[in-house]
Amino acid sequence: MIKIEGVTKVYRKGSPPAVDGLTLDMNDGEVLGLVGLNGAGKTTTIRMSSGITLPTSGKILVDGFDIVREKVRASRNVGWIPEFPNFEPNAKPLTLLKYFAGFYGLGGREAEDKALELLRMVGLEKAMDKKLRSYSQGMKKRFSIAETLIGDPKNVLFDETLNGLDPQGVIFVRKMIGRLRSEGKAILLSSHILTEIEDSADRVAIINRGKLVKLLDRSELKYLGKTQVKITVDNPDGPIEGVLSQFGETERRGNEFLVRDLKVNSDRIPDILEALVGKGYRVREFTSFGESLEQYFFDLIGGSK
Ligand SMILES: Nc1ncnc2c1ncn2[C@@H]1O[C@H](COP(=O)(O)OP(=O)(O)OP(=O)(O)O)[C@@H](O)[C@H]1O
Repeated sequence: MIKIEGVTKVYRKGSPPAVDGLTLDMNDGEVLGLVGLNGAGKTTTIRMSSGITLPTSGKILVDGFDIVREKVRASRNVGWIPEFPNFEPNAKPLTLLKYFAGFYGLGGREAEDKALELLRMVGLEKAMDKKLRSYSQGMKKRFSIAETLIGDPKNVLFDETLNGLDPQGVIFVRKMIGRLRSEGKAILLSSHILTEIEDSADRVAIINRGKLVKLLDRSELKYLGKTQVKITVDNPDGPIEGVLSQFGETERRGNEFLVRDLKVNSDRIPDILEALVGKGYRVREFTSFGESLEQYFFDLIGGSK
C-alpha cells in the first residue's frame, strides 16, 4: 500500500509544480490507474513513490514506511517499470537478472532458478542468450518487469507500460497486472489515454498540472462513456421497474428512473418510451445521454480533443 499525502514537487525554484498537493492511495490487491496528459505529473509521482526523486513537501508512506526518512525499507517494497527501460546494452538478460537477485540475498543456484523462472514468466526464454542491445522496446519492457519482480515487491508501478506495445504485448501486460493484483499487490498503471486502462483499473485518478482532478471508482467507470436513459413519470406505480429492466439495469430515485448498461442498441431507445406509454405511464421526461470516455476526460481537464 502506498499513501501519498499532500505531496508537491517543484523541480526548479520559480517554475510551476510538477506535482501539486497530491493526495492518493494505492491499496493492496487493487489496480489504480493514473491518467493525465503528457507533463501532467505521472512520472514524477511514480519516481517520488519509488524514492528516486525527493518530494519538495508532503509525505509518501510505503506500507507504513516513509519514503524519505526510511528510504531503504520503503523503497525495497516498490518495483518500478519505467516508460523507457534502459539497460547495459552488452549485458545478457540471465546474467543481469542473477546480478540483481544478489541485491535480494539470492545467490548461486537459487538466483539462477529465480531468474529463469521470471524470464519464462515474461516470455523471454527464447531470447535469453541475446544481448539486451538487440531487444525491442517491448522486449525491454518485459525484461524490466522481470527485473522488478525479482525482489518480489508488494507495490508495483507501471509507467506508460502499455504505450508502444504490440497487441500481444498489451495482452501480456494486462494479464501480468491481473496476476499481480490477485497476489494482493498494490499496482499503479499510468497512461495518457483513459480508454487504454479502463479495463484493467479498479479506480482511476485523473491528474492535470500535478493536481488530482477526479477519482473514479469501478462502478463509475463501468457506466462512463455509455448511453444512459433518464426517465421521469408522473405515476411510478405498478410494474414499471419490470418494464424498464427489459431494456437495461434500472435505478430508481422517486419518480425518476435511470436505465444503464442497455440491452438494446441506441436506435431502439424509443422502444422504451413506447413500452411505458403502452402500459399507461405518463412520461414527463425522457432523455438519453452519454459521452465518450475521451470526451469526458477532456471535459474534466478543460481541454479539447
Ligand atoms: N527532471 C526534471 N527537471 C525539470 N522539470 C521536470 C523534470 N522532470 C519532469 N519535469 C517537468 O515536470 C512536469 C511533469 O512531468 P512528468 O514527466 O512527471 O509528467 P508525465 O505526466 O509523466 O508526462 P509524460 O507522459 O510526458 O512523461 C513537466 O512539466 C516536466 O517538464
